Amino acid sequence: MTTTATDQQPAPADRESLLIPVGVLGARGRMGTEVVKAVNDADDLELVAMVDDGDWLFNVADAGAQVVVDFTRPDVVMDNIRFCIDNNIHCVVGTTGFDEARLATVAEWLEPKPELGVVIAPNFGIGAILLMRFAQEAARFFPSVEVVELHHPNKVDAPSGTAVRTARLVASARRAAGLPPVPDATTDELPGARGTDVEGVRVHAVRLAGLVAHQEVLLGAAGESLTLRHDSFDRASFMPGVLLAVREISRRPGLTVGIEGFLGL
Ligand SMILES: NC(=O)C1=CN([C@@H]2O[C@H](COP(=O)(O)OP(=O)(O)OC[C@H]3O[C@@H](n4cnc5c(N)ncnc54)[C@H](O)[C@@H]3O)[C@@H](O)[C@H]2O)C=CC1
Ligand SMILES: O=C(O)C1=N[C@H](C(=O)O)C[C@H](O)C1
Repeated sequence: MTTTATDQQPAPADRESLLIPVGVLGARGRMGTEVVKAVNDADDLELVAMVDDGDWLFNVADAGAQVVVDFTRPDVVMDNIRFCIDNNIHCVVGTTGFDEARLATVAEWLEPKPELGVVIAPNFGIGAILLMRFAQEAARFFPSVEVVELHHPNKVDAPSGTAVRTARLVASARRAAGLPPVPDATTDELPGARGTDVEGVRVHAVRLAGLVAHQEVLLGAAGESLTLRHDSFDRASFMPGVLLAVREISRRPGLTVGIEGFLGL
């Protein structure tokens, strides 16, 4: 007997059991709203809980979420991750504000739960991820480098998580190449004029009405400069990366920083 493609489709009840149940934290925020839409539009995902400030966090566990997506605030995200780990829920975290100490804490929380995955990514935009990679590649060829990030004025953290990560990646590439410190003769400075110093790389933050999320990495050498720029004009740009992480995370136990590995980079 021959089997057709139609015969092989799972029955509706089976199909439902194949859907990944997803909860969204920060569901009424700028990113959360977009994630809710993207999950609702995805055939293989089921939105089971939407939680925002003041809502009962246990809703995500009660609703049977297998994966939680967190786009909240740096001051609440650690509690959310702790809750998810305690309740055996995989986490896809886009919220910023992670330093080495926070990452180490999350890794420690995961130790007794070897089957659970948490991915923390400062940027889910494919172009932004590529920009970080290109900047890392270019860094060793240029004595000078600075990062400029430009965002909407409602952003609470500065510099952006992406800019900090970019600067760290660039700094690490410079160290590996044995480059000396970036040349800079500034001795007389109004506070903040030279931005902030992230591992020896200057990072500048612009907040401007009309912008969404943008970043430039400026690299300079004698007689030339290279400018790498990425623009997110719409928060839809982050959704393919978020959905990829939601689908992948149950196969990636432990702590993952950035989705580069999920993209084969
Ligand atoms: N990784 C990435 O690709 C991206 C990361 N982000 C980051 O995501 C975070 C959120 O950004 P936006 O959506 O623009 O901010 P937003 O302020 O629009 O949204 C945050 C939402 O979280 C809610 N919230 C606050 N405390 C909460 C709690 N305890 N539980 C549940 N919800 C809570 C707020 O009420 C708000 O609705 C920021 O850290 C931002 O930097 C933003 C864009 C892309
Ligand atoms: O707050 C935002 O908007 C964004 N936050 C992330 C960051 O801080 O890097 C990612 C993107 O830049 C948008």
